[in-house]
Amino acid sequence: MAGHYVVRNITRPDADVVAGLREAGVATVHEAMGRVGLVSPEVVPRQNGSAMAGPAVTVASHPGDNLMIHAAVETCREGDVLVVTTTSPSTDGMFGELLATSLRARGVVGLVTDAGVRDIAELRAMGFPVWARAISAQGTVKASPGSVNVPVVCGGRLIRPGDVVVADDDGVLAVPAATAPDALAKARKRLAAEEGKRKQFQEGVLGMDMYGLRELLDRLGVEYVDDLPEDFR
Ligand SMILES: O=C([O-])CC(=O)C(=O)O
Ligand SMILES: [Mg+2]
Repeated sequence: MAGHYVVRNITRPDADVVAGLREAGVATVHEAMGRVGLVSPEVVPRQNGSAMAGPAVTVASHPGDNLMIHAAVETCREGDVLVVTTTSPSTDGMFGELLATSLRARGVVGLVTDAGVRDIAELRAMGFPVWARAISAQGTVKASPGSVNVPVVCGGRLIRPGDVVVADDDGVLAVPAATAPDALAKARKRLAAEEGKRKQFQEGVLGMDMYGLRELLDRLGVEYVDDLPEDFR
């Protein structure tokens, strides 16, 4: 990349699609997309019971420096998710309750970061959800240039500005903006199918029968025996 940029405008996907993806949840949408799109599970929810989805406003920050997070706040709108990455690995606590307060004032629904957060008790108390690689009190400076609203890699996953970031207790998922409506349609189909399966499981039907897994085990050469064979003793 040639230099550093603050890109003011991003294209945001339809709000109903975003809300639908949040309701469907990370695991279901991830499955519906063909088991892709997850941010590394090293980027951990730092609270319980929060679920969010929103268009990504992205930050590529110098490690140990939160200047570009402040620059990003100005580009955020109601319903956005801030995605913060560093240009080399860092666990410094570059985000805390003050920045959360500033983001909340602009209607941002949460933070996903490849780096560290601090003031975690205050963040939990104010109900601002964060998914972060680390909790660290390590302070940072405001000194180095970086970029806002450029494609970034967070937890090993490419996230473009305006992609839908879905996050809950299971982790973080990035849904490319162009495929978000299709992902939602598939997720809803999946939820309906799971409803039927749940009913059957409640009635005691075995997955072995529901999914035809006896035949599969047979094909795979798995043998049913009454006692542990000699070679395992
Ligand atoms: O200000 C900082 O450097 C990060 C922080 O603790 C906050 O946002 O409250
Ligand atoms: Mg603080």
